[in-house]
Amino acid sequence: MTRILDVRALSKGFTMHHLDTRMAAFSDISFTLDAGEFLLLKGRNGAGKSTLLRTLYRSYLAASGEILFHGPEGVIDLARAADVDVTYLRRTEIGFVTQFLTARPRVSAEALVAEPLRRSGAPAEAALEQARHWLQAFGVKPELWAAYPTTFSGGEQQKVNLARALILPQRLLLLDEPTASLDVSARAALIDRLAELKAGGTAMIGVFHHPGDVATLIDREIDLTPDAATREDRDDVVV
Ligand SMILES: Nc1ncnc2c1ncn2[C@@H]1O[C@H](COP(=O)(O)OP(=O)(O)OP(=O)(O)O)[C@@H](O)[C@H]1O
Repeated sequence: MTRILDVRALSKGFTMHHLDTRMAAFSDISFTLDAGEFLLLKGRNGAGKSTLLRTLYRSYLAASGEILFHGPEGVIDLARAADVDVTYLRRTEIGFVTQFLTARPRVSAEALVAEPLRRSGAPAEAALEQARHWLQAFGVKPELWAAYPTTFSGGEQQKVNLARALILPQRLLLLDEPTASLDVSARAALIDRLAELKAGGTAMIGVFHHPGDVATLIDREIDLTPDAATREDRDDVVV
C-alpha cells in the first residue's frame, strides 16, 4: 500500500476580530490515506469539512498538527511547507475541485481546460484535443468550447471546472461538493472519471451533500461533528 497522506493532530480555528474571540473549526484530526483510497468527510453544517479541505490544500494555515504528504520527492509537511513548494505541488500532485470556476477574461473554455496539461508539458494541439474530449464528456455544448466561460450558466461553468480539475491525474484530489448544480448525465460522467482516477491510484478526500452519488467509491469516512464516533468501516457508510 502506498501512503499518500499522514495527518496528525491537525487543528484549525478562526479569530473573530470584531468579537475578540477565537473559534475552533476542527480540532485534533488524525488519519492516513493510501493511494487509490476514497475518504468521505461527513458532519453537520459548520462542522469544519470545507475548512479541513482548504487546510489540506494550504489555502488556510493549520493552527497546529502535521499534514505529511508523500510526494515524488519525499515527504513534505504541507502545514509548514514553503509557498513555492505548495505552488509546485498544486500544479502536478494535488488537485482541488470546488463548485466554483475561476473563469478568466478572454480565456476560452477549451484553453482553460487544456491549461493543466500544457503546464505539465503536453503539446498545444494534443492538450486542446484532450480538453475537448473532457468538455464533451461532461456535456458542454461544442459551440461553447471556444467561448469565454464568464458568461456561461452556473451548471456550464461547473462542467468546465470539472473538466479542468480532472484532466490531469493527480496523486491527491480534494473534492468540495463537486456534484452541486450538475445535471444527471454530468454527475454520471464525474463519477466515471473519479472511478477511473481512483483505479489509477489517485487518493481522494471528498465532501458530498448527497454521499449516495459516490457510494460505490467510498472506502472510509470521518465525521467531523464534535463527539461523533468516526466510523471507518465501509459497511457503516450511510447514503
Ligand atoms: N474564513 C472564515 N472566517 C471565520 N470563520 C470561518 C471561516 N470559514 C469558516 N468559518 C467557520 O468555521 C466553521 C466551519 O466552517 P466550514 O465551512 O468548514 O463548515 P462545513 O462543515 O463545510 O459546513 P457546511 O456543511 O455548512 O458547508 C463554521 O462555523 C464557519 O462559520
